[in-house]
Amino acid sequence: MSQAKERRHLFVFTGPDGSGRKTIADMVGTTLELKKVLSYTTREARQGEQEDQDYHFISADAFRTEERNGAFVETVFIGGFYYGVKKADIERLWAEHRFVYVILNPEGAHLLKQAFGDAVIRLFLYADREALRHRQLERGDGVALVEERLAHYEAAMSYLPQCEYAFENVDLSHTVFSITNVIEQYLNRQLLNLD
Ligand SMILES: Nc1nc2c(ncn2[C@@H]2O[C@H](COP(=O)(O)OP(=O)(O)O)[C@@H](O)[C@H]2O)c(=O)[nH]1
Ligand SMILES: Nc1ncnc2c1ncn2[C@@H]1O[C@H](COP(=O)(O)OP(=O)(O)O)[C@@H](O)[C@H]1O
Repeated sequence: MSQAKERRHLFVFTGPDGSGRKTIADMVGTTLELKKVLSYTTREARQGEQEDQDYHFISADAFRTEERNGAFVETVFIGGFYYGVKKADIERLWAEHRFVYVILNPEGAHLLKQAFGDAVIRLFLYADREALRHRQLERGDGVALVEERLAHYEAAMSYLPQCEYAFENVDLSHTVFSITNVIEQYLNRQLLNLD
């Protein structure tokens, strides 16, 4: 049995806030039938968000207990809330699906790369600052929240060179097409290696 036959990948969609990570990850994920690793967060669900579909929404106490127990492979504290990904969730999905994806900020992407090495493929999405401002306001986010996120724009952009792939997300369907093609190459490689 070749080693490649057992190869697993975790595709991490990252980039600055509002760059289209969630929209694109879920479109590509649906097209290619990839399984999504859900984060845990202590923030409230926003309108339209659903438990176990967008995030696992948990209390700060529950989060801290799980963190003490070593359940999270990475955690961040952003805007007064905790976010984290559980190692067991990744491994559970990997037991049945070789290809899974997750949506994270660059800090989280970096920590997952450290934890899982070559299995992690980072797809960095970006657009210029004004486009991100416009899209987040259109999405219905408040001006203060959008400006607070944009304050981290340069820091997030500085992570681009470390990622395996980067895509300027100008035209949504074009970006989805490009990323689908990249991931399909991994899927096809996998199929070829089965022979
Ligand atoms: N490192 C890390 N970042 C996360 C996690 N879950 C979400 N994020 C990122 O945390 C940031 C804040 O998320 P939030 O403001 O709630 O916006 P959202 O993008 O609409 O979910 C976004 O950049 C998310 O992509 C996680 O588990 N770990
Ligand atoms: N290429 C694009 N052109 C215009 N709007 C876009 C494009 N890509 C994404 N959007 C929109 O921008 C907003 C931010 O995208 P989202 O996926 O929520 O970003 P993120 O998860 O990175 O914060 C959403 O309302 C989304 O529909």
